[in-house]
Amino acid sequence: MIRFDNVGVRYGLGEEVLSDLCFDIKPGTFQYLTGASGSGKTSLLRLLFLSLQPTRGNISIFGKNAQALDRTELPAIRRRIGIVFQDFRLLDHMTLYENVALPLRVRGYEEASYRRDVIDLIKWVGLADRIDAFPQVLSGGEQQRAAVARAIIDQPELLLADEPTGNLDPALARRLLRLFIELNRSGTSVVIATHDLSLMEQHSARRLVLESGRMEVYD
Ligand SMILES: Nc1ncnc2c1ncn2[C@@H]1O[C@H](COP(=O)(O)OP(=O)(O)OP(=O)(O)O)[C@@H](O)[C@H]1O
Repeated sequence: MIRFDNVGVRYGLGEEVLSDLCFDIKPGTFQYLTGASGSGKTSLLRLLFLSLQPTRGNISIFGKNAQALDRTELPAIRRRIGIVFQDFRLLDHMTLYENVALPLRVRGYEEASYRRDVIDLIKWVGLADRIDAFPQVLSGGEQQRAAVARAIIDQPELLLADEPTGNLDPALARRLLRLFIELNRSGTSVVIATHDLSLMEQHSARRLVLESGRMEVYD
């Protein structure tokens, strides 16, 4: 599904922040992306979401060469990927319900066909009483759960999540982890960037570990 061959990234004229990355992500797999702060996890997620171009090497994603993609092809590829950004990126002028439903609306589905699913997922992430609230009045943890719900509502083929449990207490973190595991069981490949050792201990999975810009893979 995704293949990195000798991928390197530098910002501007600086040193490479990622070097010689060679790994793949197979359909239906679950992996953690881990490493110290500044080791390049967010940069790697940006490569996977095609919002950052490598400075060398090749990335193949859903069978296409990422560097050769036409701008017009990007939206269709991104629709196959759900992403939870570290800063959530909810849309301020939309309610929680509207934010979570957005990927389905963009696809042109009728609201009647998804309303129940959106409400059920919002309940599952524990935000039923905030369903009509706007993002500005939500706490960091509530925004994080809303961002997770939006990323998974459309059952993407690939889910990328940047520290998705960073603002949550342990019980909520466990609940979200269960959600990611269920999503994975239904076929989505999951990549969770995290520092959270206790999260990784709860569900053992492949680890992609970044250190000094290089990756070690522990299957
Ligand atoms: N837009 C940018 N311009 C210049 N340097 C950048 C940029 N984004 C990231 N970097 C640098 O690249 C390196 C990797 O950063 P990145 O955010 O990918 O790491 P991270 O592992 O996600 O960190 P954290 O866990 O703290 O979020 C850091 O040295 C950072 O300063």
